Amino acid sequence: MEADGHQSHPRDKGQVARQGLQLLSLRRFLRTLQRPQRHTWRANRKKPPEALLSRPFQKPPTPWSPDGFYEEAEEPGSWMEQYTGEVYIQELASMLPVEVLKAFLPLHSVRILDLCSAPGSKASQLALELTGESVLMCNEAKTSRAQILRCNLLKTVVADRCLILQEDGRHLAAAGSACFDAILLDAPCSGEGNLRRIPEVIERIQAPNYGRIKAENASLQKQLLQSAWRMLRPGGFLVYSTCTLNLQENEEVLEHLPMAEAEFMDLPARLGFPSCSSLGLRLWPHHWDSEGFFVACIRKRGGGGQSVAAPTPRAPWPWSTLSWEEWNDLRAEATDDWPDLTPSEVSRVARYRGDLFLLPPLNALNGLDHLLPMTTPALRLAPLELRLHGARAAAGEDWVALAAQLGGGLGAYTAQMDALVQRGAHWQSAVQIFDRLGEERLKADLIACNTLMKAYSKGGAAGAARKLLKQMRSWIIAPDVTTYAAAMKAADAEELFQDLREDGLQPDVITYTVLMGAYAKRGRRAKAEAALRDMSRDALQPDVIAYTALLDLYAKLGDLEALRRLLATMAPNVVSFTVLLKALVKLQRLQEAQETLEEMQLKRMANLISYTSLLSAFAKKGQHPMTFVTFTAAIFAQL
Ligand SMILES: C[S@@+](CC[C@H](N)C(=O)[O-])C[C@H]1O[C@@H](n2cnc3c(N)ncnc32)[C@H](O)[C@@H]1O
Repeated sequence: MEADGHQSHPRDKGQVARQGLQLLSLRRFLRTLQRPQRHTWRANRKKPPEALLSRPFQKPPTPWSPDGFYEEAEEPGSWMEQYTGEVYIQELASMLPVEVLKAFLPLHSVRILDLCSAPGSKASQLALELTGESVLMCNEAKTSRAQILRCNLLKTVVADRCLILQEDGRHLAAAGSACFDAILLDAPCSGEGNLRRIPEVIERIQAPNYGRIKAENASLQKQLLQSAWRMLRPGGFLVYSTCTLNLQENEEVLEHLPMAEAEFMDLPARLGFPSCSSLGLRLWPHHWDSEGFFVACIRKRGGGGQSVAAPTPRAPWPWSTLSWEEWNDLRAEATDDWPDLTPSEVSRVARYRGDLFLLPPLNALNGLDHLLPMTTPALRLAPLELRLHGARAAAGEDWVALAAQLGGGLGAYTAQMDALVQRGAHWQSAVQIFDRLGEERLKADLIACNTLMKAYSKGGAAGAARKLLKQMRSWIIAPDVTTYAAAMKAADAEELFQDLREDGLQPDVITYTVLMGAYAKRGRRAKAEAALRDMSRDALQPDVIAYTALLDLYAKLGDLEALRRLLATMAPNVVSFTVLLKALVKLQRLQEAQETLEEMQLKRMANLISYTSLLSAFAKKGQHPMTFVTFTAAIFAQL
């Protein structure tokens, strides 16, 4: 790593110490970087994820994440709750800036600017904290990211407090000075703190041009900071944060503030951290098992503690508000999606560029007049947005479709594909969604490809599965065992199993099971038995599905002895017993079949299928009516 990066170099121990990383901690730091990032998520208090909250999630031990949780078992990125707004997937460290602001400024009836806002983790977190007549103005320079931001605000149910700006934050101060009570500047940066999540960061840091990249970042950050400082009212608070650890993009940027005006807040004292001599707080990954992060909070001297509307001359409003009567007329014609508003809320309904919006509380907009014509209110009164903003019980799939339409990005499209696959839709409908990624200039990732592969596997689309594997290589997306497991179900399992090994991947239970299933289907007994042995050689414990593939094969071959032998070596379940039962019925060994059923009954494993398969066999043979009655009674008991 570079000497002026966040890691130690003998040449530059002084700098490391200045950043607060003692050499003794260096080993812990490096060891932590080698561990994958822990998944964390934040619950939405306005829309609590009840199904998830009933599970025993662990709370992070941090003093700044009241709504944060760890998830160890699975990848929360696939949770449907993410698309319904009940959950926001947010890294632990990234939850800190909002808590810092909360510690210094009561978030009641305030005007706040989030200068670099997309995708909206902090904006959605912050907006949930606002009370009274507050507004959050969210700025994002890139249009595509501004759409994702809007979608996130809508589904978090905070859009009615937010205005969206799509401007270069460096020049925004020209339209409004000293008008915000607080400004969040979560600046674009080199992202050194993301090393655990994005291992390629290390390559970037080691590249010869890294010094130049940091200098360019620092220049942009200083300009954004200056613009933010001008827009902050005296007495207001600026929270500066980055997810990088070097000095150049943090302390050295902050040193460009006019020091006579800037009062740096003592974050360690306020948040209960060990004290440090830095202008801000640097979160080292090994301290909280988080990503690396930097945050500082600066008060602009002067002014009282009070929120005061800046005395700017009033520009004409860009929107026209509606009267109660006009609203009622509209409401009468509209669909059920339209909200019931109180008279004070109706005063916030405005017509703007041909659409209707719900504005944030009007008093909060005082003093922001010159910025307002550049903004779009985040909550458009249209069925899509209203459903995304308000409904609690909409079907997950419905949400995902809405999110995708509103620019919810790759994740939303992937979840939409997944929902279709689970519902058993034709694989072509998943392809249609996948193709839209390209149309929207979104780059598919491994999860999106695996989801499409799942669709191919369910539909048995062998050619398409092979083509996708090839395409993934050209897109530089390395297939993993999940990709192969799905592809093997669709196409030639044996050949793809070889490819998997040649790709340097270790087969898992699922890929072995698919392979055994394919052998069993083709009656290739020796190959299927060899695959079972290979599984043990690879220290994998075959599961009941793998065993059942072989049991099926023995049943098909009529080799009852092999079937019984295998059954004795495994922990059979109802499916594996039923394989034996059906084999016995097929061979007309009804006495043994009946004994097997009794054994299943004793083990409480008999089900409707087991009874009916035997019943029909007896019926065909014209057996004793008592047996018939007993079985029929048992069947009804099962129903
Ligand atoms: C670190 S990310 C912000 C993350 C965001 N605060 C969150 O919590 O989700 C920085 C954002 O700043 C945007 N950006 C970059 N240059 C900008 C500029 N000059 N003005 C406004 N936004 C800018 C980037 O597109 C990016 O979305």
